[in-house]
Amino acid sequence: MWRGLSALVTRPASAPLRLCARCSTGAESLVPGSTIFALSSGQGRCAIAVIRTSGPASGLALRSLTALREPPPARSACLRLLRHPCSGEPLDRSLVLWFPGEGSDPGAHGVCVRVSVNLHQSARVLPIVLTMLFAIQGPQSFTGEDCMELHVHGGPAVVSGVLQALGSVPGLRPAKAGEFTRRAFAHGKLSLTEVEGLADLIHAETEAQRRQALRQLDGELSQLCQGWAKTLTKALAHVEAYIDFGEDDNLEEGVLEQVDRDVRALEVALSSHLRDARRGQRLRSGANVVVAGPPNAGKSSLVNLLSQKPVSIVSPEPGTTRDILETPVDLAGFPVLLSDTAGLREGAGAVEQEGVRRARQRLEQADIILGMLDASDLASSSSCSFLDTVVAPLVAQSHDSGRQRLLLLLNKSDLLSANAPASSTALPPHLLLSCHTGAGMDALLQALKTELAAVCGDPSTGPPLLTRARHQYHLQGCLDALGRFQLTTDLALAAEALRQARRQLSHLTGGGGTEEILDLIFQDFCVGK
Ligand SMILES: Nc1nc2c(ncn2[C@@H]2O[C@H](COP(=O)(O)OP(=O)(O)OP(=O)(O)O)[C@@H](O)[C@H]2O)c(=O)[nH]1
Ligand SMILES: [K+]
Ligand SMILES: [Mg+2]
Repeated sequence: MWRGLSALVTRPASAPLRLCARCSTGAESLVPGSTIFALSSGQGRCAIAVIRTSGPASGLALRSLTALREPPPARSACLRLLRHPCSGEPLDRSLVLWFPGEGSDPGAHGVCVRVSVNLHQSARVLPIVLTMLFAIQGPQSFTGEDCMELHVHGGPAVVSGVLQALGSVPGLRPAKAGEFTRRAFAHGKLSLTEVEGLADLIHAETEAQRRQALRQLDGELSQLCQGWAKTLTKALAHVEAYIDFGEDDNLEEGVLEQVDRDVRALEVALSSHLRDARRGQRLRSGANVVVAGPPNAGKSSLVNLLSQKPVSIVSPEPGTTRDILETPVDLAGFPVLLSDTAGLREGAGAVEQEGVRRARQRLEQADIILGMLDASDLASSSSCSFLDTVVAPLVAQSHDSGRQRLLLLLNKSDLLSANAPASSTALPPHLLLSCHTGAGMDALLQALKTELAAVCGDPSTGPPLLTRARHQYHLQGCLDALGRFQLTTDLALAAEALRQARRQLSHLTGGGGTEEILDLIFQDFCVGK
């Protein structure tokens, strides 16, 4: 038996079903809650296009396009001729998939729902009956609602014809961006961090981003948070029991001491996770790699080589690059925002000096600096000045954990004569390369990979990374609250600190999230997802 409104209203077998929004009247248009539809595969001509719906009128939509009396078997594909519900015009021969809820799926459980409603009672009774029915349906689909999918031929005329036909079914409207996923979240099918993982997976451009997003979609971060929340709930229960029953009742010995140990252990775990700092975020949005050095070292030549496109002008004239030129690249599977900068030197004209100022500013934002010198020109004043003012301070900080990382590159190795190597023991560790011959490029890529793995983290191993500033914010909030947890002072205050800490964790996974945050997150999706 079809669900949606048709399951609720009995009608004589002879009475025709009126399924077109423009021509239907009465009960059919009373379908509660909206049912959304959208093209879920990419736009444009393609072999197969996937169109889907979600909501209580999904069954009605499927029946009106396929003229089926019985639903197809749940969650398995079958071939059907689709027709426009008003004109009866054939639209396409399509694969049809039906995702009903398990509670009333006759194929799976043999449950059949048929309710008779007296027409003048319907306005009052229907909402109640529908609420009861919807409570038992829809859990075995992506959104948690009744869903159906049409896999049609991907020609634009077929797609627009089917979308138009769906729009004519009562209760159906086009979906907004991210609305399918938002419904899945609302029905508890995905936590907020899983939703974020799904958004990241859709946008993932590199290997490492895909791996990280998949782990987050699999719920690793939310499972970790749930484990922490469980520890806090237990601690809170024990503290509250102590407040209620006091010391003289039959409470186990050392309960509060155990709570204290658990909370301190949790603090350590949270701090170590937060120390991961921005690694997960860098992996999500790209590490900042900045190429810097004196004029004519070959910085733009290297940027063009790494990005495999002519991003920057290369010329023998010193001071060619003025503005920052950035280009996103995939380096060894890591997402990178690569910046070319003006050659650093004093005393040039006003425009070039502005370029130098911008270059220095960009250097401060770098995660990794590719410091480049001309190997055949190490004694020049601009080379010496770069070594003194940029390289030396970075080398001095090389033991700090949050430091910027430096790879010192000596370019133009092809200009060195074999018996006069540039490598000098006075220089910090460096790589010799030639943008002209390609010598040393493999070693540079290998070194870059190591540095990128250090600043982005390896998404295949270790605990799940915090991929957004939002994660860090709530985790820090949780840690701050735990810092206020003191058993030696007032137990009521200690309990309140635990409650606040728990609230921060639940915000992280989406419990009690405000609408604005949800809007921001779901904005990342396209229509149809
Ligand atoms: N022989 C040799 N010449 C190179 C090499 N790399 C770059 N050059 C040349 O060096 C000159 C300067 O190269 P650019 O890439 O423009 O140098 P830059 O550091 O970006 O220069 P500015 O933007 O002016 O600071 C060009 O003539 C390049 O062809 C190399 O490995 N060997
Ligand atoms: K140049
Ligand atoms: Mg340049």
